[in-house]
Amino acid sequence: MGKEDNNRFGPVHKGEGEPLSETRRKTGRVIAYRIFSVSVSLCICLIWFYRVTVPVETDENRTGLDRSIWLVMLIAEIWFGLYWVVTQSSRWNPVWRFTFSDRLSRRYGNNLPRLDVFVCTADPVIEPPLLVVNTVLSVTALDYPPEKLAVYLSDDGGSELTFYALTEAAEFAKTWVPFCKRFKVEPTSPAAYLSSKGNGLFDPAAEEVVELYREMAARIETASRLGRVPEEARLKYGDGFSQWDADATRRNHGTILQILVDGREEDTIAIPTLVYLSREKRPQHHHNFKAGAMNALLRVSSKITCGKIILNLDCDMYANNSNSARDALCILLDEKEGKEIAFVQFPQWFDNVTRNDLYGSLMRVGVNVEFLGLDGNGGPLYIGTGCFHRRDVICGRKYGEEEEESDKIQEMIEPEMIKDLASCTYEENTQWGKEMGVKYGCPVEDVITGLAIQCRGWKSAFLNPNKKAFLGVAPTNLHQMLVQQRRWSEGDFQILLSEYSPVWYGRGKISLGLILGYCCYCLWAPSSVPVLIYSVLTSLCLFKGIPLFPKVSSWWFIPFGYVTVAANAYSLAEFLWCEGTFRGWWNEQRMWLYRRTSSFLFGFKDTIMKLVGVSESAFVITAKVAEEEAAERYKDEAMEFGVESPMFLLLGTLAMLNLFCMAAAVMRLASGDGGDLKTMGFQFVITGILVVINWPLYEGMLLRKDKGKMPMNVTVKSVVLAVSACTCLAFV
Ligand SMILES: O=c1ccn([C@@H]2O[C@H](COP(=O)(O)OP(=O)(O)O[C@H]3O[C@H](CO)[C@@H](O)[C@H](O)[C@H]3O)[C@@H](O)[C@H]2O)c(=O)[nH]1
Ligand SMILES: [Mn+2]
Repeated sequence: MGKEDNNRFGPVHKGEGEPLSETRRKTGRVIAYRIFSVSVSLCICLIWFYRVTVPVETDENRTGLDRSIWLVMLIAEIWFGLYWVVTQSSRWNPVWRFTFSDRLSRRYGNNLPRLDVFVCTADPVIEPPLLVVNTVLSVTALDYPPEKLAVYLSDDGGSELTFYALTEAAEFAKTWVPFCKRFKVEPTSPAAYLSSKGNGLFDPAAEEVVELYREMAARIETASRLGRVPEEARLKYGDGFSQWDADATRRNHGTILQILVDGREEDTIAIPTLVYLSREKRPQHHHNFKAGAMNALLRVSSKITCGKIILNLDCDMYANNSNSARDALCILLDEKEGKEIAFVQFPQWFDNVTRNDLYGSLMRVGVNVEFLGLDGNGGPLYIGTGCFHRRDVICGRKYGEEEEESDKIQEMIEPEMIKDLASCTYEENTQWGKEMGVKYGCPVEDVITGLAIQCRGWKSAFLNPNKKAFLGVAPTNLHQMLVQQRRWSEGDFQILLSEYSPVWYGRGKISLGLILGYCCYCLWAPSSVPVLIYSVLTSLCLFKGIPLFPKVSSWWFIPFGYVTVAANAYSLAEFLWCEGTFRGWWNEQRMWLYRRTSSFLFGFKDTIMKLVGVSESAFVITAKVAEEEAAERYKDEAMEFGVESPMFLLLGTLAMLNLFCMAAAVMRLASGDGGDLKTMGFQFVITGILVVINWPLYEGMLLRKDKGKMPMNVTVKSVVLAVSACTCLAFV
């Protein structure tokens, strides 16, 4: 390592005035949107006005019950209106960022800052070791000087199988990394590279590498299946394996730290440093889930390679674009704006999503619209994976404070001494998890950490290159999706109520637009209540023959009609711009409803329970593999139920309730009461749409025979509940 190398990274060729990155705005489009947005806002006000003044036409025979129902509708409509205003913040001022990594290469050559990549895994069963090492291998082959790159795998599963897989990967990397560089292989995850090639022909060099990969994959999979590490590996990597005590379990074991490839040993190496870490776990110490793992990694890596830049990846997010690190540096090293940017977030994108994205996993609009808007207001949220941080900022440095000078490799410290940094007790009486590192105590540790960074004066940036930087595994069944969304909605709502609330804590520290931007997500959980009430009331009142909306022939119908049609037409257009399909949009509308009436409602309940001290929040890890038949159904875009869950019971009951109400109203129509259509036309439309959108649920409850159908138990309970609700109501 030469002396200059130890200096802070600085341009090799100075004086080229061209910026490394650029932000652009599209003024015309934004103005058109603002006009549209104002028109919708006006109609929302008209709707409120209608509710408050209660036009005479429907006022004749009102009972006390009718009046209270109208009051509830008014409250819900006020909520929807205000929430709509909040969401406008993310569409008011979008920016697009572009990077010029060729300029970066010209200016800096290989004189780039050290980059430490943190990959987190937590369970060798639902996060199979082969998947994890593919992610690791994909980043080792990033287009980055190997002597400046280090990959750390944090294993909260404390699994010998995962460690074994990593030792195999360390061997294979010696072939894989040079191969990728020589042939400019993309994507650099061997599994993804193989499947992108299909059965196509490779040249002989590729054949050989692929064969090696297949052999390695087979060994790892066999070991995982048998739950046993091969003896040869145990002997060869005795240093590592001997760190597992005989009685070690995943919740109870000492720190295991093994440097498998050590970039400090030689001046130039062909492959990046590779480190395995499983922090100490003891039953009496809370481990703080992923946040705890990240902080242990921050400390341990600071004594090994101490990269100035940190990339955080979940174990399923492989690098799909080997230029991403350089793209991120174009932002962070940009002479003009780079200094104020703390982190660069890439979108969470997935490679296992089917054409019409049945569960709305991609959040197309979130990625292609809302995050650009957040960026325009000060920067996107930190969403936990695919994010490049500055080490000293995530460790607590405020904006404006002196940056630490060193980007040099650490003096050699014995691994035994470093291990202490990952012990359970290390953080006692320190600021870790509070003012330092990733914050503890929140199910979305990433979002609250990003918010705190922005409140210390930093901005962040969102980069979404055409060639997606990282690709992960999206949940492949409804239950997993709902559980994940429940955790997110709970976490975001907790942030709103916490001392770091964007509203109270953020005021004056971040822009109003960004406060509102955070609120869009923080209000997910409470927004479940008005959606639930509104949809249930509309159907039940249709059942009872109580009109809730103006007659279709009345002038007052215009604002209702306009808001409904305009908002949906716009949302469809937005979805299609984001390269979605019509059915994809329809699926997303369904998920919009399901997330609100199950995940968010439970997230709301969980938060309240936690507030009153009844329960603790947990982190339910999302499975990354599906059983074979289920995987087939996922490919066919058939909605997967299969398990008994209170969330399904709720969805099932609501769906049945809608169906019964609709059926009763249609029967009344058929028996000659045509007046209903005039007074309750809009209610017919809303309930009708709810019924149509629930089709996969009815199918799953009543028609399907496969294993993915709704469990009988849930179906029966839902029907009973819905029938009893209707019966009670009929007699009120
Ligand atoms: O105790 C734990 C629990 C989880 N993880 C890791 O955290 C990552 C995310 O977990 P996952 O189950 O995949 O959750 P997702 O909902 O997909 O994750 C998103 O949301 C989380 C917050 O809810 C963030 O932490 C993630 O980065 C973000 O990708 C995975 O790599 C896990 O291995 C740990 O390291 N330790
Ligand atoms: Mn995940």
